Amino acid sequence: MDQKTVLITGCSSGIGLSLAVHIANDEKKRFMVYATMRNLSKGEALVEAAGRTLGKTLEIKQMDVCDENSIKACVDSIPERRIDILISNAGVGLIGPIECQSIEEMKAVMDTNFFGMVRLLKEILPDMKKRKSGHIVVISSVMGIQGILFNDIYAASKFAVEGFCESLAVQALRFNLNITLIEPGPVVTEFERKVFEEGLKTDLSKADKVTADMFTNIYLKNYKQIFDTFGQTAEDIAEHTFKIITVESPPFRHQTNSLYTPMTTLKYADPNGDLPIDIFYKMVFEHDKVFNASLNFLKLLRWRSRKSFTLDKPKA
Ligand SMILES: NC(=O)C1=CN([C@@H]2O[C@H](COP(=O)(O)OP(=O)(O)OC[C@H]3O[C@@H](n4cnc5c(N)ncnc54)[C@H](OP(=O)(O)O)[C@@H]3O)[C@@H](O)[C@H]2O)C=CC1
Ligand SMILES: CC1=C(/C=C/C(C)=C/C=C/C(C)=C/C=O)C(C)(C)CCC1
Repeated sequence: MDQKTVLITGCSSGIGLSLAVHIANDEKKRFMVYATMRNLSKGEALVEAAGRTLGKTLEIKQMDVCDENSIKACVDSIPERRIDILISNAGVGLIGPIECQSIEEMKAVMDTNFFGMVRLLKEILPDMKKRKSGHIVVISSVMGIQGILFNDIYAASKFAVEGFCESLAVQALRFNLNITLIEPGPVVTEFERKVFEEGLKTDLSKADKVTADMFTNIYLKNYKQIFDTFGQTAEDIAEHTFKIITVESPPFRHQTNSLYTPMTTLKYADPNGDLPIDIFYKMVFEHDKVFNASLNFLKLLRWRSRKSFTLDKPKA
């Protein structure tokens, strides 16, 4: 059986690192993983986690998704440029009031999260079309379908990713290609730490008092608890994604966090779009005192989405 090649971006930490190691450890050795990162000097954690798979089913390569030349050089270095499964994972977060963020900072988020994926596809899609085979997996977010307070730019970048992929999916089908958007809720990784630390450092002098107070005393104050309550591990996301790449008919969208599903379901329950906004408003402002209680309630709820797609049917 031929090994499938998997290229993953952003493997220096978090979801990318876990994904690379999880796939490279496949018992049946079905995959050759090219785990890429923009800065190879950050490769130590991956080298350690990769263990004996390094040089066998896992190889580390340089790739900066904001640099077309680095993408091309990396793809050219892969035998026959053959990538069967592309996992676009590299991404950055940004929280805070937009009054306190520069356009440059915002552009950097779009450049990594959205244009990073577009650059990657421009390089890889034509080969996949020629071969009439391939699976494009994009680590999106629940924020690719639903905006969250003080995540305006980050959510916009993930909405852009989703709009792009939804548009491309029909064309892809004509070439027998699959596209899947993985939509995690909060995941405890470097992302969480970096975003929180940057958030704490935000210069709020350009924001009015109400906004500054809302960001500091509601958003940042509850941030850690939200990750503690809902947070998945990078390994959880790797397990979900592994199932997605080994299933016979992969879905277009896949949410990984059943605790978060009640929130995203609100979006589809009201075509006017007011329901999630009203409920989020009430959760944040009117029920501040019961905010913790509602988080705990959601944790207990263990909602199971009734999806027709099941992950229990791996490829033969
Ligand atoms: N953590 C969370 O709560 C959630 C995360 N996601 C998404 O998951 C993905 C992975 O994030 P996560 O693992 O949590 O966070 P991490 O911060 O742990 O990992 C992000 C990775 O992206 C890399 N990266 C950033 N910019 C570039 C670039 N220009 N070129 C190549 N690599 C780059 C980072 O490299 P470096 O070390 O050099 O900075 C790092 O390897 C992101 O797309 C994120 O939006 C989705 C839902 C929830
Ligand atoms: C649950 C919830 C909130 C916060 C959600 C957060 C913070 C989600 C983070 C998701 C991440 C980090 C995704 C990454 O892509 C609010 C709006 C405070 C109140 C309403 C309920």
